Amino acid sequence: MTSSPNWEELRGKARDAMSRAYAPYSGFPVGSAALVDDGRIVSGCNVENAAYGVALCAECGLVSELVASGGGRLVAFTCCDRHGNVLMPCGRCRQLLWEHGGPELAVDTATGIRPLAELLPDAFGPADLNR
Ligand SMILES: O=c1ccn([C@H]2C[C@H](O)[C@@H](CO)O2)c(=O)[nH]1
Repeated sequence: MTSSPNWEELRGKARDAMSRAYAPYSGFPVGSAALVDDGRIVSGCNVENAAYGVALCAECGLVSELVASGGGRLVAFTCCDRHGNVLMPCGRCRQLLWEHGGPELAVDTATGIRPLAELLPDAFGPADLNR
């Protein structure tokens, strides 16, 4: 079953996650939330580390929850900053999202809802491993 996204609900879940972020080094808490194709909502927050490079982005936590709670495909995604404003996922996280959402994943951006294919053109993905 594919549910149509309730963007306000998703943004609220991302803000909830952001409020629990562990970001003492950057002071830049991030939250993310996504709708799964079975109707579940998964979310994540960034988790930093004294070894700065080890920081986990909010999207890493989201993808971990997706897989640990049964998998499925991401169909709609949003990410927010400390003010609750929409934030673009970083490049590495676009790649994480590609694996579990693909080109049609609907991404919340300041310029509207856009397919992930627009944000990560000519992406490398699972199919490339079989060429
Ligand atoms: O898409 C992004 C971009 C940044 N961050 C986090 C990483 C770091 O903890 C902080 C500042 O870069 O924001 C995320 O969680 N997701």
